[in-house]
Amino acid sequence: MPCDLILALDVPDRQQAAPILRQLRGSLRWVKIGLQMFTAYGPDYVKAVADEGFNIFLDLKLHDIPNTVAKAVESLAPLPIGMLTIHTSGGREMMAAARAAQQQTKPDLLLLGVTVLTSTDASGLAELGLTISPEAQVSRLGRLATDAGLRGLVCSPLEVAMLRQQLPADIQLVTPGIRPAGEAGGDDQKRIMTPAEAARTGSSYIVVGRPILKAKDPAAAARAILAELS
Ligand SMILES: O=C(O)c1cc(=O)[nH]c(=O)n1[C@@H]1O[C@H](COP(=O)(O)O)[C@@H](O)[C@H]1O
Repeated sequence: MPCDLILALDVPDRQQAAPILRQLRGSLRWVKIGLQMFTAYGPDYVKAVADEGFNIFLDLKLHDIPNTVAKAVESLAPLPIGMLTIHTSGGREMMAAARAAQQQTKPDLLLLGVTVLTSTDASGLAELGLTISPEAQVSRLGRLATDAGLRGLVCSPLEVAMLRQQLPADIQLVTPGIRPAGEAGGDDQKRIMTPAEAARTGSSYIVVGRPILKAKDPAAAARAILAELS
């Protein structure tokens, strides 16, 4: 199964993003715009990056009552985005409302349900009162999300093999928590794998930010990961 790279464009300003995007035109297909850049620049920046020829994953991790999330999906529909995140922990009704809004307003948008954040481990779940392993919680949220109609999930690559066994084959699995082999530590990421391992286990897409952005030559680091995936 092919696995593609999504660059998480988590930088402080568009001046820092510009040379990286310029150098990756034609080789990188997907760019993730998340809270940092969307909060700073809003919808116009989404349009600007799409105009440069990239597919956009808008990562807003929506989490609210069903009506509010559904209306936010409707408001985002005119934007040139291919993927959008909502939190599965918002529950079945919220996900179903978001899915209905997406189907009505933007049928080709892949709505992704974020399961257990890759920065969370078993002790983090326990602090929230969830005495369950991350794998079991991802399994539960994954089923709930697909029952509610979602066709894509965000999880760590450690849960991909399990989810591939339990979910329909066409479900897209997007995995952050990627750290190239030999890199010391995972920053705040707890459930991690290398790009090649994540691809081998069945990720549809891997999401990589700091390992590329903090490299001396970010474009070369991104190209190296793309080569590893192919
Ligand atoms: O939804 C996401 O993209 C996401 C979910 C998750 O569980 N973990 C996670 O790290 N992410 C995002 O993936 C990116 C990972 O960045 P790096 O850790 O720098 O590679 C960040 O933009 C996060 O917001």
